[in-house]
Amino acid sequence: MDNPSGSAPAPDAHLPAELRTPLRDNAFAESDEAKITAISGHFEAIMRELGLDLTDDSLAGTPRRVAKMYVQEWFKGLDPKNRPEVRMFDNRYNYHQLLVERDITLFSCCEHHFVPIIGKAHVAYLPGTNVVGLSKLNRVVQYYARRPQVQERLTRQIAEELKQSLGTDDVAVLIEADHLCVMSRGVNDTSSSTLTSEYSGRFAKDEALRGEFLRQIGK
Ligand SMILES: Nc1nc2c(ncn2[C@@H]2O[C@H](COP(=O)(O)OP(=O)(O)OP(=O)(O)O)[C@@H](O)[C@H]2O)c(=O)[nH]1
Ligand SMILES: [Zn+2]
Repeated sequence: MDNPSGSAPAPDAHLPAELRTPLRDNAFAESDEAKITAISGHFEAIMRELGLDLTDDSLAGTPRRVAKMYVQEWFKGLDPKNRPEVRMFDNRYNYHQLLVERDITLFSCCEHHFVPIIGKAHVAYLPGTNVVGLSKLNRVVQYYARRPQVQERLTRQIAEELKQSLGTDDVAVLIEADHLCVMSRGVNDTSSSTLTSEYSGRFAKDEALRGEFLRQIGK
């Protein structure tokens, strides 16, 4: 582990190196409040540079509002203290068929332009001796989505976390999302969307199982 002090969990230490979100050293040594104060000052400078009058009633609170939104909402998935705990339960129902959690609301942020990525995630697994509380699947998606992201890494981070937490390789993840950086600027294409998927364990080997998953999510 990369956390010799033992004081706080090292971000993404449980993920393979290529799947870790790039973070500077000691990224979470300071409190959320200290981060909000610092970001607020930086955002105020951006607004001032754009020519805005920070004494205006409507604009005066914006730097702190944006800073709070970044730290407490949009990017809360960067901080390992917010990693969801995924508890498993005994599979006393003996349910061993496909379990699909589909249409999970996905709100993320493009790490190249810092504008929203909005879409849906669909995840599935084959239960073994244990099953997971359904909402934990949504929470895992949200934790990794609430970071500056690229969709490919997000997809693989979710799959890797599910494999580890659920104790099985039999996991599928499919994300369909709209990127505001593609829709609202640059190429200005409002009709295209991006699909990414990761299949492991039996999903990688069994085409019929993948087909069943895709049918169940309406693809
Ligand atoms: N692979 C991948 N690319 C992304 C994602 N989100 C945004 N991008 C792309 O990142 C690229 C950044 O390219 P640049 O040429 O450096 O940026 P740019 O000049 O703003 O590019 P344009 O968007 O084409 O105007 C763009 O092609 C984006 O569409 C993502 O999740 N995955
Ligand atoms: Zn972008």
